[in-house]
Amino acid sequence: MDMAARTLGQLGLTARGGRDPQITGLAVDSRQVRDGFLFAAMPGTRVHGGEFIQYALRMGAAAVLTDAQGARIAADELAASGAALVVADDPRQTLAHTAALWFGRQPDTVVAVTGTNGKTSVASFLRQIWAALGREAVNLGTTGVEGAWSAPLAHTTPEPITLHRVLAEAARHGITHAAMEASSHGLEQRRLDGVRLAAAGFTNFTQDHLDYHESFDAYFAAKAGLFRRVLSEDGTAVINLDDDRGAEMHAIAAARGQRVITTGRGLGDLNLLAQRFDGTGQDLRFSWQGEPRMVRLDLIGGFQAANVLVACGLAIGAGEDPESVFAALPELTTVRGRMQLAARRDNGASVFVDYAHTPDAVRTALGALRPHVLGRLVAIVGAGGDRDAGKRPLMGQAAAEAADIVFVTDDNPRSEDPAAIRAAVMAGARAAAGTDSIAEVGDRAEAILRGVDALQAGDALLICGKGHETGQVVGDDVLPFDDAEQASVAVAALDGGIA
Ligand SMILES: CC(=O)N[C@H]1[C@@H](OP(=O)(O)OP(=O)(O)OC[C@H]2O[C@@H](n3ccc(=O)[nH]c3=O)[C@H](O)[C@@H]2O)O[C@H](CO)[C@@H](O)[C@@H]1O[C@H](C)C(=O)N[C@@H](C)C(=O)N[C@H](CCC(=O)O)C(=O)O
Ligand SMILES: Nc1ncnc2c1ncn2[C@@H]1O[C@H](COP(=O)(O)OP(=O)(O)OP(=O)(O)O)[C@@H](O)[C@H]1O
Ligand SMILES: N[C@H](CCC[C@H](N)C(=O)O)C(=O)O
Ligand SMILES: [Mg+2]
Repeated sequence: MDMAARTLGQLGLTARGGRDPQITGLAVDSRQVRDGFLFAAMPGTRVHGGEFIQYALRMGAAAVLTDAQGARIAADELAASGAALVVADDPRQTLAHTAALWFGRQPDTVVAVTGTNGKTSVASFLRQIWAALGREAVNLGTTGVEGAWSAPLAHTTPEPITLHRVLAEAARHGITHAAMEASSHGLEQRRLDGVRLAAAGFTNFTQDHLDYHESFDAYFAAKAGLFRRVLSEDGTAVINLDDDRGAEMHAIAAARGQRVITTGRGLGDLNLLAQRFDGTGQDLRFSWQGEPRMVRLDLIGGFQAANVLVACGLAIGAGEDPESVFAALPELTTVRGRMQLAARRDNGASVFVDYAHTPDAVRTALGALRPHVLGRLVAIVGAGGDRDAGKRPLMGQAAAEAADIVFVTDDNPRSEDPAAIRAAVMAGARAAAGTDSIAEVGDRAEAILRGVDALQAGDALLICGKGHETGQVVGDDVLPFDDAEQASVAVAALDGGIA
């Protein structure tokens, strides 16, 4: 999108020495800098962006935004150039606000959701509710931008330049409502600090990403930033009180003076009173501010009810009429790769694909499938490379405790040795009480075939970990791979659909 050039001052920035050049674009990566750009040199996890200021200047940067360290690193080059220098204590936050001003437009109503698990699900459900109410709506996150307008995204919460470009384009396409995911990386790096939020939600807090965040407390603090910093005082916070840290998040939102809508089992404004499961979904009994009601959800998994209630809270918090919101719920469809029925064997046994890639998600997803299934539960589980290694044995343990038969296989090995990742998952699975049927099958397609082959009448298979993903990342290569497709291929091969 071509944007008109503006001065630093018009973007709310003040340079040292009072220089105020015309800015023609923004870049966070020196390789993307063009003549007249503002280069944002960020303190990185591997290297300080200040190291690249000299390259950005050679590419024609008219201004540099960085912190004191960045300014020190490139002091000589900056002094020798005619470029303006903006030094900020928190340059990522400054960049977020600058990107918001640069791109200008955002959909009128933007809502964000954080939590270890459930963000994509809540964002999709909220978009579906809005769509049913006639709004021009999108959800934005792990699965890209979806809904009334779509676009691919590389990250769950894109860095601010991409994020605001996308929000502005969505608004230009007539989108009035956007539900976005706030990842902990995104919150920690202030990626969404420039977004005007009407409401924000919290689903749950369990282990993930301890490779990036220093501790559980640092991980929680990153998520809490959504309420402590990003959502303004006049926004609505929707908090799931079922989670152990829900009360703490509630206190943080309440201390800011935000309106709080709570959800929970047996407690909260949106109070889940009872659930009854069957082969295709569930009936819910819940109350809104004390008044009970019944609703049908064609969604598999008890936890989806918790996600749906958070989505309802967000819709209500962002201004919708509660009765209209509840009337939309029977129309909700499953999110791609989340408890998605991928195939069914001739004997009736079903195969589900799910994105469970944390210990809690594996346990929750398998536990959630149990009441829908009369026979045995088979699980296929693996863990990604170059991610939190501590979660691997815990994922194996969760699978072994919650399923009757477990196949340990590869997820996305990335740069790591797949056998070593599998060994860590296997160790957790073997140490667990529960199933005594655990097999290691490295090749994911073969593991799926073996899992499908194990299914007898009344059984179900849950393929964990890759959900909607359509590739397997091995080293630097992305090999085409789709769990749902492999499930169909396996069923066809075993039940005679394929010669
Ligand atoms: C760990 C992480 O989040 N890293 C993000 C971070 O990069 P970094 O701090 O590691 O960058 P670095 O390599 O140390 O380089 C420092 C700076 O120099 C710049 N640079 C680097 C090289 C160069 O030639 N020129 C240049 O200007 C970089 O753009 C960066 O600003 O800042 C960069 C710019 O803002 C991001 O692109 C980058 O995201 C990377 C690509 C990433 O993969 N992030 C993942 C882990 C992520 O964010 N995931 C979350 C959550 C997923 C989930 O919920 O499961 C997501 O929201 O997607
Ligand atoms: N409320 C929940 N509680 C526990 N587990 C959940 C919940 N919602 C979803 N899950 C599990 O987590 C998986 C991922 O769900 P979803 O994609 O909605 O989460 P996410 O927070 O967006 O994940 P990511 O961090 O990858 O963006 C699901 O496939 C399911 O196994
Ligand atoms: N957004 C998550 C997705 C993990 C999906 C799983 N398939 C894996 O590769 O670990 C992450 O990057 O940690
Ligand atoms: Mg997601």
